[in-house]
Amino acid sequence: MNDATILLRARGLTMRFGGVVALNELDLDVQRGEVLGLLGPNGSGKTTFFNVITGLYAPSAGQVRFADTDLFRASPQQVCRAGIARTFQRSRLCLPLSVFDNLMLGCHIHLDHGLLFNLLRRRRFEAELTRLQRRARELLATFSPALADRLYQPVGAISMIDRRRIEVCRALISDPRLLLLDEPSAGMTHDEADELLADVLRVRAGLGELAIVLIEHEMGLIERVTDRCVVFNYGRKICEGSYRTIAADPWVQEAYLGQG
Ligand SMILES: Nc1ncnc2c1ncn2[C@@H]1O[C@H](COP(=O)(O)OP(=O)(O)OP(=O)(O)O)[C@@H](O)[C@H]1O
Repeated sequence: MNDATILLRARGLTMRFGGVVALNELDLDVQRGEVLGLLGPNGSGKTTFFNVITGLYAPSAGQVRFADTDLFRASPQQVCRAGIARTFQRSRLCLPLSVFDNLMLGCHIHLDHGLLFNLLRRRRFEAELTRLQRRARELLATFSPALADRLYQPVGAISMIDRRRIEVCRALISDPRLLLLDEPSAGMTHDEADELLADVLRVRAGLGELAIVLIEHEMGLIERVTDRCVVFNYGRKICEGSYRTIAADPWVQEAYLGQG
């Protein structure tokens, strides 16, 4: 892989929880602008990889480089500032808050919260608020125009599928260069999952070089949307390549495709 095209580079990444080695000297690259599928059985370390990259867990050893920034043991704030955003397997929305407030949580790190700014620079504050409201509506409308009309309703009143869309929008509103999606289709029908991923790819087309790492168990979805795949087992990478390459792997055939 050409060094200039690599956005995220993990080397020897290891995460131990007591005696459990969740990531075991993992080497993994994400290229600029690619959609990378991350597969592996339950407990193979996929979510731990996301948690380590986004600063929720401090890795035991290894290196993590994102573009020109060293992100080894970086804080979640540093990771977000560097341009990485994510969604979670279980919904992390704040249900009593409005859709708009939840989206703002996704970019609060880029906002000026200074009391003086907010009190004294009213014009700039209002201009910034208007810009963010427009951006929030725009993003939501890409997924569902009806959802964009519910910008000021509490998330608790919104359907589960729309909550998933809001979570993806909350990650996208910070204009990341890398988006980590942890099983975005969980709890959805095949058609809903297809639609959600198609919407994500449509938004991505307007965002230049956004790379996506997608944890997903549904092989059809992986085949349709990924450029490349990596398969984990016991915290190690056991194969990688195009969907066709990994689908030809005997282990993947047995574990995922019911063959072998
Ligand atoms: N906070 C934690 N404390 C202790 N062990 C953990 C913690 N987080 C993950 N693990 C362990 O690390 C291993 C990898 O878990 P992880 O959640 O990353 O797997 P996964 O591939 O994402 O699985 P799934 O598909 O079920 O989400 C598992 O053995 C899990 O029990």
